[in-house]
Amino acid sequence: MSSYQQLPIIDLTAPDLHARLHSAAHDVGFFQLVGHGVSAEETERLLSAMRKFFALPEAERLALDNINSPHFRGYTRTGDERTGGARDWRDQLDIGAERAARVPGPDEASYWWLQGPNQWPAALPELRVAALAWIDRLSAVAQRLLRELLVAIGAPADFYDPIFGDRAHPHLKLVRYPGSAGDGGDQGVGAHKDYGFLTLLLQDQVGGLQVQRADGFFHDVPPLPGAFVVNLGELLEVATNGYLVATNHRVVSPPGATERFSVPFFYNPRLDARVEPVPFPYASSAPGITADPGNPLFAEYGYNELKGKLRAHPLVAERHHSGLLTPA
Ligand SMILES: O=C(O)CCC(=O)C(=O)O
Ligand SMILES: [Fe+2]
Repeated sequence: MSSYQQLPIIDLTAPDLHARLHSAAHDVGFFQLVGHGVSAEETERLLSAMRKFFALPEAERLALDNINSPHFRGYTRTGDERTGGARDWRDQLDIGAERAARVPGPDEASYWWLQGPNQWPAALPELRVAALAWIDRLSAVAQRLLRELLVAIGAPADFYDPIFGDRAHPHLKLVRYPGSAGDGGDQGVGAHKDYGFLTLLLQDQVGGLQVQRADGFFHDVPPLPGAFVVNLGELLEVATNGYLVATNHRVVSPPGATERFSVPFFYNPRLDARVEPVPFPYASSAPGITADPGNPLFAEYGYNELKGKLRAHPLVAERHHSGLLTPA
């Protein structure tokens, strides 16, 4: 079987974890994670709350419209999000660490806008409980995975611990792809890289997620029950000076009226974290980070996320952040 037909499956409990993880992260940048310890019951609590959320009357979802949040939290209706300048065909609820707003003063970094309260549906109190529990649970899994990955490339396991901790900025999305947009386009979400260190994604059985591999082509990421799809974010590319590369990925809309659900969890450090290069034996052979004028990589995490949010959510950006459209 060609290496392109299947993504690596990484078992966090396997004895040869480090060798396999090194190769999966370096050669592919995408893998399926099993042996992570998150139970089917925990997952079902989240998925059941998510299904109820998307079944709410549209008016109740729109009551949480992210257009009302300068912190980019809440509900984005289908067609309001942009990737690569083109419209995505999905609706979603964006959830982050539950903290009071911190409105930046004139001399403070603009990315503090990203900190703030979530918007929750009044009719579904269990969603808040399930989503915040998921953020805690997956933060622990991602922390363990990041440490193992650092060990796998010969770096100190705890090198990035100080930029996480209790001010870390994890993010969760509950996403629905409603099927074909009916206009001949098939962009569920356009090709992009994630902004943080690691993304752990739960996808249902429908399929449509694709990853760009070294051959330049986009390859299907087939659903694997019980596994998290993991991809490397831009900060790991910054951290390793390009030895590990943030993986470009996209979702093709499901056909007809088929719905697809997914739950990406983004493991991000503090907004004011400055990602220093990690010392490791391959550092001298690292090629440097991707130079794309259309997508600069910011080592100070808050700017990297703000860059993405401003371009993905133009309605929020225009309403609340017209002065910020180019991050300082
Ligand atoms: O829905 C998916 O499978 C992927 C979503 C994604 O890549 C994202 O929201 O960053
Ligand atoms: Fe993504």
